[in-house]
Amino acid sequence: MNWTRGHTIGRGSSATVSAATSPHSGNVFAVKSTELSQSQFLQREQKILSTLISPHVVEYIGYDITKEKDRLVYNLHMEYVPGGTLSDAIRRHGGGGGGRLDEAVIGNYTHEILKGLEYIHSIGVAHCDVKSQNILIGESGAKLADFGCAKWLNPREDKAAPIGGTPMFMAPEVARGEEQGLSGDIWALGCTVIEMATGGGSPWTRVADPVSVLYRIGFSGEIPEFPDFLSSQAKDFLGKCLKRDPKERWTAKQLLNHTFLGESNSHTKQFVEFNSDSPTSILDHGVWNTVEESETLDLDSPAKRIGLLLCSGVANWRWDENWITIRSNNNEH
Ligand SMILES: Nc1ncnc2c1ncn2[C@@H]1O[C@H](COP(=O)(O)OP(=O)(O)OP(=O)(O)O)[C@@H](O)[C@H]1O
Repeated sequence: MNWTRGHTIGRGSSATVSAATSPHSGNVFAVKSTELSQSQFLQREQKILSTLISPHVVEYIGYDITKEKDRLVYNLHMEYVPGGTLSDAIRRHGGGGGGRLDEAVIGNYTHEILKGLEYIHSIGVAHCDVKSQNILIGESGAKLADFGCAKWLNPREDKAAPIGGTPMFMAPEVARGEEQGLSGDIWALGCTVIEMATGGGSPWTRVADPVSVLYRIGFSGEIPEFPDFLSSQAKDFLGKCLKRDPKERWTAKQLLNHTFLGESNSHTKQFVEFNSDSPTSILDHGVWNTVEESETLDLDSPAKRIGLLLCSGVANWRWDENWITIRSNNNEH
């Protein structure tokens, strides 16, 4: 399929996302690209995303390899989701620690994210990097995106699945490098609810660096603080997500029946207003905040110790805006 690359609409630690259009159909879509020689994570994402079909997951279109400025580029084609990320929505609402979303709005977004999680969990896929930056807001609601750390739970299908994700959102068993399964996504969902309820604040405060975050999550016995203003139902919901023992955490299916979401469902759906761009106007102008270029973090000795804890020889630590995303390089297959 012929297509034309438009401007950059997002940049993560591993890839650049551009708007794209097909000259024949005029369809607009999003293309996530990286140099072919460094595309093992994007190819992994393609393998998983291509198996998922749900209104609560960003839609897969296809992939190809192009030659651009003498470089071979691997491209993952997806539907273009016009409302930006949930993280953008929180910031626009007065985030950065100052604002917070109303509880009904939090309930609605949480409900949609959970529907996406219930679907992927029902077919044995763990997302492994749930956070507001990886939730896109479409016209029909929130969608799970960025399956770059995702894995199949059936080891026969995903022999070398590495431990990965964003330390600030990791569950205790993940931070200790023991296991990373479906319940890790539920812990991360709890952290995402805290993001929404604190105007983009982090689930763990008073931590200076990613290494101490991992130690605190893994070994302190603490759970993140619940924002005071939340109702008792919302706090109960958080309590079910943020159980330190993964076996005690509720599943996505159980959480969908929690009274917190029952409350939010009984009201008209409320979301944060966003400046969505129509698919045809997206190619004309830049409306997206570009995340700053990531930088590699040198491994100092505590980080190396955490690398050992993670049991996967952490080879790829990158800053992801305030937080880092970890992907180990041992997943080539
Ligand atoms: N389908 C899409 N439609 C619209 N915007 C998108 C789409 N996919 C991604 N984006 C934008 O591009 C940004 C980067 O995408 P993504 O998170 O998938 O990249 P990444 O390199 O895997 O990031 P990370 O550093 O979190 O691993 C997103 O935050 C979002 O702003």
